[in-house]
Amino acid sequence: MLKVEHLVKHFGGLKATDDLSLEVYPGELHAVIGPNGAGKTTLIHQLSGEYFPDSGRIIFDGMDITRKKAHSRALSGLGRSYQISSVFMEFSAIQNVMMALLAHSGHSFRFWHPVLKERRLLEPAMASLEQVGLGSMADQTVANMAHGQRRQLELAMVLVTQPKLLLLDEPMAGMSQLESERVIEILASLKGRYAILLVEHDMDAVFALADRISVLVYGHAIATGTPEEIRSSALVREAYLGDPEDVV
Ligand SMILES: Nc1ncnc2c1ncn2[C@@H]1O[C@H](COP(=O)(O)OP(=O)(O)OP(=O)(O)O)[C@@H](O)[C@H]1O
Repeated sequence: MLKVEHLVKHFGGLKATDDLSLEVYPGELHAVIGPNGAGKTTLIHQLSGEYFPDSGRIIFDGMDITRKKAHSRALSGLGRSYQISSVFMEFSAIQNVMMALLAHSGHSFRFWHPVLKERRLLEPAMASLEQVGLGSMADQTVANMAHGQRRQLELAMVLVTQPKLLLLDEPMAGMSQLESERVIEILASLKGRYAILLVEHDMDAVFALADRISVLVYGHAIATGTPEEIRSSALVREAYLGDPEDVV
């Protein structure tokens, strides 16, 4: 579903992505881990089209998207959730999901008809909210929702666009233990139905969910393997030394 080949990205003299290659298979949950500053977010930015790499290629679903703009990548099925909250606080949960779908699908709706009553928007929006466990919160104003619920909502806003690949950048950031457990359950329920590339610091989540894990160090993937392979890799342990909190 996704093939990253020899990606390189510099910021001035710093090589944030250094000859990085990895693949995400259809239906696979592939986690990317690594110490702070390893280049995980820079990778996500290049995959979603916010940054262009200096060299290398990104192949998505058989297409070379290396030079494609972010919007065109989203239209071809690359769905991204953001670390920074991107919801409209004064609207309800379902209105936010409907707007995400409206933005994705263009303007094929009759302008004199109240757009947020369109069944073509309402039904898929409700289905996406249910997928992330927010069915009962559909009419709740986002301002009144907890942080964890807003992050679940962001996920629904990506799912409603029916992506082929989900790019998730720290979906558990800032969550309580209980909220993280809820998101782990949701991601487990999505597993297999979507290809997912997950960047996450929560190692319990990563090891519980991932089919395969790539370990990034200084912008380079030093190892890719199953959770068991990564757990027992001497190379990975060595890379994490000096940051014992993160030893897997
Ligand atoms: N826009 C930028 N301009 C200059 N340097 C940048 C920029 N974005 C990232 N960097 C640098 O590139 C390196 C990789 O950063 P990046 O944020 O991708 O790492 P990360 O693995 O996501 O880190 P974290 O786990 O802390 O989120 C870091 O040294 C960072 O300071």
